[in-house]
Amino acid sequence: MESKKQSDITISEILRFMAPGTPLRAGIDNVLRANTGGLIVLCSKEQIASIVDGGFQINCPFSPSYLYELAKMDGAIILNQEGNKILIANGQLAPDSGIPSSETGMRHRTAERVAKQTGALVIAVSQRRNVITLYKGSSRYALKDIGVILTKANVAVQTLEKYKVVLEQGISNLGILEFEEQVTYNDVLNVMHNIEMVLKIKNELLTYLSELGTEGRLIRLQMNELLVEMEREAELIIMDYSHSKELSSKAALVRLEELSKGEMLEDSFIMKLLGYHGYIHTEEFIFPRGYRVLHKVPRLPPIIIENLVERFQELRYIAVASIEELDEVEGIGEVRARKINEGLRLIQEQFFADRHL
Ligand SMILES: Nc1ncnc2c1ncn2[C@@H]1O[C@H](COP(=O)(O)OP(=O)(O)OP(=O)(O)O)[C@@H](O)[C@H]1O
Repeated sequence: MESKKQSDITISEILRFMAPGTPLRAGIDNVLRANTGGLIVLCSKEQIASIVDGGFQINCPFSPSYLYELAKMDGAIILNQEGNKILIANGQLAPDSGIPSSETGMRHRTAERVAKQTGALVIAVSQRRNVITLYKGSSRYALKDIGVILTKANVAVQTLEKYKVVLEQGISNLGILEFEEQVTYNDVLNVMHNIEMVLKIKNELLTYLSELGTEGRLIRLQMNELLVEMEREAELIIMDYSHSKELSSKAALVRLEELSKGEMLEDSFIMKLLGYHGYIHTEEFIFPRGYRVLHKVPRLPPIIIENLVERFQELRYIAVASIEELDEVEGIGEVRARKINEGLRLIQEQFFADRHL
């Protein structure tokens, strides 16, 4: 939070900033449990000077128990932007009453108006309804009960597991088609859509995790374990099928992840992401460079894979290359050439053994 201007901070960053496990959240949870209600503003003294009236100048480091004690008084508590100092307690806030507010109670109306007027983060803890509402500029977010989020996050992990299985089947079928030289643009698009689905669920999970803080540690571990290999495979698929070899697969994956936050993507979008512009007949064949398959060959360094792709351009030519032809590639001697040859044969057999009909 410190390094950024207050106005640049998004709700998800705020959620992380005050997730369970942070001192600020511990203080707010105390206020919630004590049933006193609270109105907390995070901003500089200058930012709030024209709005706050009266109150006590506290100027002490933040601690969850101080917040709880001070919330017993009426009025607002002002913290510094980083939330690690208590500046004022028992302040009366008088934001511009002309600023529209959709809230009914005075505490919440004030919170919304102060946030809109100053751009500061304002936290309203309701005394009667047992909810915490965050206001930042014109954004509003009601914090959900941790139990509810945990349940949602667990459901999302299960969904992620299911989609991962579908994706793995899709990828292994793609492998068979690659060796049969039968891959069409449609096959690649199907796999890319499956990757998109997995990334969509990952995004949903990340939102829950930022709100869960330390409570989400186990779920984060599960998510990372499920995704680690998949993201690498996805990158290799992009390297295999992107139109330009220069296209950074990592950047393309990040972009896909970004785009997957919205509606399901159209085929044309994905084609553009892979660097194809203009009309493409999606029933036509397309041939992979071979990065993904070659990465499965044991003990084959990335530089050798690069040299192989550079020399043969596509997997179909590498797969039928003779030992002598492989031997000519920089970094490959006869022993390694035999290993590549044998490795590719075994990988092909494995793909066929795992075939999903
Ligand atoms: N302008 C203000 N400045 C500081 N504190 C305020 C202001 N308006 C309201 N409050 C605080 O909010 C308390 C509750 O007000 P009110 O019941 O109208 O709010 P509310 O939005 O309905 O909140 P709750 O859900 O907690 O009842 C007041 O007793 C006061 O401590």
